[in-house]
Amino acid sequence: MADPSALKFRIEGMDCGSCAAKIETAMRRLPGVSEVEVSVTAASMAIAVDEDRTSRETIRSKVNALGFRALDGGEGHGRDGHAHDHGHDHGGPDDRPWWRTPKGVNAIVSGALLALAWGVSLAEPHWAAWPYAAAALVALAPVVRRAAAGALNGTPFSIETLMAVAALGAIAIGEAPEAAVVVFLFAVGELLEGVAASRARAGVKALVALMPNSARRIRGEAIETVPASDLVAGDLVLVRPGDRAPSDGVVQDGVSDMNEAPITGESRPVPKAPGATVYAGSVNGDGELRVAITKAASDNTIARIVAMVEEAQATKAPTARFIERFSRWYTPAAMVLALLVIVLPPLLADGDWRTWIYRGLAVLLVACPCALVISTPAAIASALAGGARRGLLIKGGAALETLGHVTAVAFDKTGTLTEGRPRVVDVVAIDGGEDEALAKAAAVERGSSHPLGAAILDAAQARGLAVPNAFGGSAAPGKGVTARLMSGFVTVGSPRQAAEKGLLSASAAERVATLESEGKTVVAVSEGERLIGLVAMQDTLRPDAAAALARLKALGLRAIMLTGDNARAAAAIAGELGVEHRAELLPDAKLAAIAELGRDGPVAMVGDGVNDAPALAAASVGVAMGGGTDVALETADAALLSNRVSGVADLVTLSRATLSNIHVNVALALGLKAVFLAATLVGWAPLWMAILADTGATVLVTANALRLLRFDPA
Ligand SMILES: Nc1ncnc2c1ncn2[C@@H]1O[C@H](COP(=O)(O)OP(=O)(O)OP(=O)(O)O)[C@@H](O)[C@H]1O
Ligand SMILES: [Zn+2]
Repeated sequence: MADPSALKFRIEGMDCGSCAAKIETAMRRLPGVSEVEVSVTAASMAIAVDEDRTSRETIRSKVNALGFRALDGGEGHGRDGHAHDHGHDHGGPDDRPWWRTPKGVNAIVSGALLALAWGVSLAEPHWAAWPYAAAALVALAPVVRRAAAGALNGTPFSIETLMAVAALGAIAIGEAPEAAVVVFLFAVGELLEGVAASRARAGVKALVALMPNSARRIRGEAIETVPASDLVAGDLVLVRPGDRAPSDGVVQDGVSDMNEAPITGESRPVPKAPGATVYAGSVNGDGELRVAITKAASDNTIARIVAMVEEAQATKAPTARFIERFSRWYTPAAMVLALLVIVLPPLLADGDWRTWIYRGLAVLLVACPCALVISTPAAIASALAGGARRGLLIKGGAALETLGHVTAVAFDKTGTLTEGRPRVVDVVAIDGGEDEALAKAAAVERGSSHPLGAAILDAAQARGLAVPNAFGGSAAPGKGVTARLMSGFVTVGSPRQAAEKGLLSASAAERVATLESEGKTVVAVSEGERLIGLVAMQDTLRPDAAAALARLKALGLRAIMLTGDNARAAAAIAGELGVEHRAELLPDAKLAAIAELGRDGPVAMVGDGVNDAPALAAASVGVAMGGGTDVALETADAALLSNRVSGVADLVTLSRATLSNIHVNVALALGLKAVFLAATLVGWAPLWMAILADTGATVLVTANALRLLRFDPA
């Protein structure tokens, strides 16, 4: 037996969650299918299937039989497949004008038939019932076909079944005009639902629309205009003032400012000089730039962001799963209720059969779960897309829900609350010269990826020191690094480590204390058993850190800084920021601190995603900060593409707004149903109003969810 492979399809024509459930049920009944996930909001299906037992063709035709359209969405989860899709999306079948979609045609045909029947009934009042019945039956045909297909594939209780039974029942009891109106309104409602759902989907794609179609490629002396999709890594392009960068690249020549809002959501221009990274879609300011392309169009940061958001939209949030399970018994229960409404009053209370059949049919119409089922995914899809537009990347509904519930936010210090680029500010010679201490420290740090190491190397270079060779370097996380030099073993590490080894004299310890209380990070440089010097470094706080922490507190959250740095420097920095803190934490202690915070409720951990991946993973939700670096995007549950601490508050605000949007949606859906159910039972709501209760609620709920696309967290 061949390995089951994951296939991806694009599914057109879904407008509510019960549609997704119907497809999933049908797919699970096919031989060789082990897993299916259908997402209405992403209009996609991922299916793990043994292709020897069920072919792609069979899958496609099954989906089509249910009244949808399955298009090949490329294999697996490859990024190339995704990005490739986008390039060709414009003018694709989903972008047809509404009157040319199957749902549009349905609505127009049933409207025209209804008008025709009305005309006939005016001319020939005695005949009125027949044209209406004919109109209703013709317009009902596609609905019945879908109901039958659903029933044959494991979903006997679908919205189409409810509709078909109600309309046929109405014709049978002589309410043909009402039946025709109901079928027409159903068609209109489905059309509107489809329009609303595709607007939610278009939210992220708008980002890709910002990509320029053409580029000015430099070939020797000549400059030629080529399609942006033809660019390959290594090409050189000219980006003139006002142009959008056609692809990711590195500035070779020229100085300018670029607006990176499409990628980071940050509209303040970012200065660019040779060596700077340029993102596809960002807008050039006043200078002319020559940019060496580093990525093909399909690999651009923005294409990857869009692919991630779409993947996130395709995964279901816990609430959505719960509601889907709920709706599986909701529809049959509604049918039982309708049956009771029809039979009980006439049998027990001498009610009139015709009246109660009519009311029972109305109950059927009220009972469609569409609005309820779409309430959560529509809100989450809009929020994910709206967030991406502001540089807030959230990797799924589950992370979004957790962010809305967090009670505490823990911050890593270096690279998160600070810029992460410490500079050497003091070198103190203890035994030997300043330059000797710095050069030896630099030798040990050469292989290190720690920001402190980079600072020491920079300082040694700035002083023009000859850095000796080092061998067999090894790092103790949270403590320091050691390597062997020609002169002996040299260790660069925290003064605490040096003190524990008894290398710190009283006067040296005093020096350390003074430097640290100025907010500096001090490392001790020792050779063998001898302390040779101290190096003090200072990092700059991110300009918006203090304001962002204040915003989090105003949101009622506990904010706390976790750092491996020394207690005095940490206290000085925390004091400046006005934030609670824990210092001198070894990596394990950071995890323990997060676990402890987690006892009071979900906790978010914000880090730069580079050396704090375990801490990000240990938190209920990990937030990476770090403009578009791969590591940050891959490791965390959410990422801030702009390097602004206030992005964390934006994330929380957006998530909370999403949760309350969902609550409003659920209340709206259930509330409208309850009101109309009551009105139906006492005979106040005619059939056509009952159908409006469902489609109207679906449209309202979707429209409400779409507001999150334009959400402004500030
Ligand atoms: N490569 C290194 N060179 C010198 N000292 C180091 C090195 N790595 C760790 N240390 C010492 O260990 C301490 C803690 O390091 P750790 O990496 O845990 O914290 P950090 O990343 O600098 O700060 P934060 O926890 O706020 O991000 C540092 O302050 C320093 O004294
Ligand atoms: Zn529906």
